[in-house]
Amino acid sequence: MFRFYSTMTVEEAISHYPIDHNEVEVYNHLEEFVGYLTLESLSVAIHQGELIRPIIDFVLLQAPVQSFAHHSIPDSDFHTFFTSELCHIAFNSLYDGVYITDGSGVTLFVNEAYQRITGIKDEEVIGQHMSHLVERGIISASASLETILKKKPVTVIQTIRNGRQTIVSATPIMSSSNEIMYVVSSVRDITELIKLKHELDKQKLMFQRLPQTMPALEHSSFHNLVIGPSTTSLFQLADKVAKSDAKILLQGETGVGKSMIAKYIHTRSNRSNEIFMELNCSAIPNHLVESELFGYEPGSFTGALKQGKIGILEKSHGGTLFLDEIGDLPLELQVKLLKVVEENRFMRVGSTEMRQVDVRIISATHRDLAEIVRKGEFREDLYYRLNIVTLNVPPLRERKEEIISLLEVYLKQFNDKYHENKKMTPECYEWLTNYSWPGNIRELANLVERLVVTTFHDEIDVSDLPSFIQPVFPNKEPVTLKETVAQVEKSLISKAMQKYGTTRVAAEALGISQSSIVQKMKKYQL
Ligand SMILES: Nc1ncnc2c1ncn2[C@@H]1O[C@H](COP(=O)(O)OP(=O)(O)OP(=O)(O)O)[C@@H](O)[C@H]1O
Repeated sequence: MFRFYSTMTVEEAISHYPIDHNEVEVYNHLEEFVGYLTLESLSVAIHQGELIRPIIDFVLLQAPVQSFAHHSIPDSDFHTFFTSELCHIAFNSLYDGVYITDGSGVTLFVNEAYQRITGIKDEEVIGQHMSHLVERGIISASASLETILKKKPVTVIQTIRNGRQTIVSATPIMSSSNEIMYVVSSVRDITELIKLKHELDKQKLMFQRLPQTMPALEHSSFHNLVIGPSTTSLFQLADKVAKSDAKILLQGETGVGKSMIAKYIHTRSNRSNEIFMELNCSAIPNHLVESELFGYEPGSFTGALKQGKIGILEKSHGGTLFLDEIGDLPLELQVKLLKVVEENRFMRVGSTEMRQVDVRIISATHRDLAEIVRKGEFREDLYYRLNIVTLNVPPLRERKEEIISLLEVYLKQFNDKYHENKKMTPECYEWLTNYSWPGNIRELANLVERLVVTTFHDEIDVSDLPSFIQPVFPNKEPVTLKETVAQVEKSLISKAMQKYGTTRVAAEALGISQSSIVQKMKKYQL
């Protein structure tokens, strides 16, 4: 049995509400049952703007009675009423949408508010069966059909094809022989409230960006730094170890911010007024790494500069040297680096003279260094020397709470750069928050730049995103067979389109017609 806890906020309840439930049982922290939360009471809370109030304030003590008043009005009077101009004038004067179907689910009437909220014109739906509207992706679910099926009032959250979200409450009107004659639904737009929820989330994140315990950052390049709940302790530790000269190893996937953290540590260390140098061990050919790192004497090898060259290690004297992709450092150089790490001494290529340097080394790798040591590709002694403190930088998919802030930061940065004023729709934020970001923050920054320069309109929407951005919505697991089938269908079509590129070939591979794949892509907004 699905249950909520009384301390949950309204906004949390909205995102977890099971769409096929009329009410959900609510329990307190002692696991005692306290009442029921219904979609109707949630709808009231939403409309009062009470998104962060605990749901206990909206709990009903008794389960709502799923019946409706029986009446003694002759059936023919209903027909006269629903087809009368008076009825249409009355419904058109309402602010909320009204949708009326007959007892089989065929649309009879929609009021003006419904057309305004959904962008669906009456001529598109009148005479249409509700199941066709769901099949064609015009609406995501039908409260009227559920009502006809269950013979009782039903409330559902519905997504309209224009992306707006509504709460629809449908009530059946019964004939004297207890058959459903009509279903009357009220339709409320909750898109604005969901937007409000996103705004709230964003504001909460802004507060979380810099933990209280962390002193203000002096360095200008960090004004865009986003720190969320999953990285707070990482930055706190970085802060603490920055003051010592301890060797630090940063581990994490590509693009997660290892270089950024190395610079952060430098700016917060006692060496902050000295130089910060960076060498990417995988970016230069093996035979050049040594001369780049240690420098060389005049004429020490073919192609060398006549006057010799100072290596990056010497240039870093007094400051910090960041060795990126340390796992790719050739074995023969590892012993030389060990000398630097242990004794602060090294020799230029082509020289026999030992030189002294004072450098703090921070290294980083996206590989599992312990595993490379086990394979014998990395010296164990060097591994332990470089790895006094390990900082594991989590991938972006494990830092979902930071994604909205990062999108905002980069949107602002690229808006400024390209003199644009682009914004993102809440759906787009939601979509990107649920994407897995294999390239992490670098991928996110690239995507935002690309969207800012390639979109023609000011509001970036889901339809502007490249097709490979496929989110996984954790709380939207299919609940019925129909939804499960739809999800599998959507995923297969999406994969086939990515693989084959055209609807013709993708349809062929899936064994369906081209028109069918086009229709389904429209339905699933692919
Ligand atoms: N916490 C953060 N807040 C905002 N931007 C960030 C943050 N961390 C990283 N970035 C940005 O993400 C991009 C990638 O970061 P960075 O180059 O530090 O990653 P990396 O882990 O060193 O990648 P690689 O392993 O490929 O070298 C950079 O543009 C950086 O400015």
